Amino acid sequence: MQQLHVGIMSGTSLDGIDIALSRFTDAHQADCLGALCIPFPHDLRQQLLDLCSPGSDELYLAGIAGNAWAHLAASGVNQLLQQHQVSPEQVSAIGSHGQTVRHHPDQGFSLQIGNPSLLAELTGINVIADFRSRDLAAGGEGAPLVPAFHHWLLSSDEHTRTLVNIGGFANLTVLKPGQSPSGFDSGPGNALMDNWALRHIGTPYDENGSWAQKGQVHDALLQRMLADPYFARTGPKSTGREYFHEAWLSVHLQHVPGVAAADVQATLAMLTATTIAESLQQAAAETRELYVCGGGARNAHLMELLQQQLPARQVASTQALGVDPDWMEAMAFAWLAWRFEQRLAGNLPSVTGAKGERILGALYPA
Ligand SMILES: Nc1ncnc2c1ncn2[C@@H]1O[C@H](COP(=O)(O)OP(=O)(O)OP(=O)(O)O)[C@@H](O)[C@H]1O
Ligand SMILES: CC(=O)N[C@H]1[C@@H]2OC[C@@H](O2)[C@@H](O)[C@@H]1O[C@H](C)C(=O)O
Repeated sequence: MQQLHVGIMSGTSLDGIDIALSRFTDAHQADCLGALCIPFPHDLRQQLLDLCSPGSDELYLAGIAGNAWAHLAASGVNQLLQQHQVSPEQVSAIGSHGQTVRHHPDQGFSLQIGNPSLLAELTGINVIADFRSRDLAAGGEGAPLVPAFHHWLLSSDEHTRTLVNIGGFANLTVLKPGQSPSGFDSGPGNALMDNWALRHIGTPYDENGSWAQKGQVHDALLQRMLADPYFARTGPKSTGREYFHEAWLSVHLQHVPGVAAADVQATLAMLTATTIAESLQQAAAETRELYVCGGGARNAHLMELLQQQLPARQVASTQALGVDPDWMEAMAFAWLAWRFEQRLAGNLPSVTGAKGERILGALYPA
């Protein structure tokens, strides 16, 4: 019988739930046999978004939203398995990230909701969940976790390879031959741009960055934002909506009044590109290639800005390495489930800053 793993990731963009049916081999191979994204219904997206910042009756709402998330994720898993004529018995485990609603590494916790017990009940498959807590308990950031999968799958003996995932936030992985990998969140990816686009042009994101492309980068605004101390910190570091949110942008805009909405969008796109490029220069000046995954790889304007900021490097999608940029993160959580089953570490202390390697996750048997 094939030992398959399903990975589920719903990231900080809150666009939907990514699900990947994957197979791993001891020869460091990973195949994605099928994948799909189930978009969040409007009301659930709003509930999850509300839970990302302080509000009233949060515990009750988190219970309700966590169950709704598990129902949606289970329907996606069942649909994916049917599409590929795979029975639940052929799937060894689901690695479910859940939905981050709070990330406070400074306080030693990161909270993902998504009722793993209900997911196990609805799919009839073992679920491994709560991947970040053990790394945090060992003094780590609990994020980013995907660099460990990048390291396992994509390390090269010959040259430095760098990857960036551009989701709601952006995280970098640096793989140097013979050295411990490094990786950290460089800062906002699409989250601030998405908020601004929804508010001003009424779309959930700026398709291909075409609105940003029409605007002019406002240098004073850009420099103000770049002066945020988060960007000067070196890794390990991780961030999220708790820090880079609409109010963060509003404070900067108050100091630079009268910037046209399209110019703000252009400046936010430049902020994402610049902070990724500067992080790369600082962590891996020698690298020739940057591979991009996550939804940001579909933003042609952002990709162009990245290439402009890194003229001596080749900027390409992770497709060039044989991994579909849309499914990298979901595959990483399938891989983390596989690691858990083998009682192998899922974290990289050189990335998260944890005291040591740890087995990540907890099992919710079918
Ligand atoms: N055609 C496109 N043009 C521009 N942006 C796009 C396009 N397609 C997707 N995106 C961006 O990608 C985002 C979704 O990316 P992704 O699914 O990688 O994020 P995520 O997994 O939720 O986030 P994270 O990795 O931070 O947890 C969308 O919110 C949007 O900003
Ligand atoms: C706390 C949390 O959910 N963080 C996400 C987020 O989205 C991108 C970046 O910020 C990364 O740190 C992380 O996700 C990926 C899957 C990770 O852990 O590697």
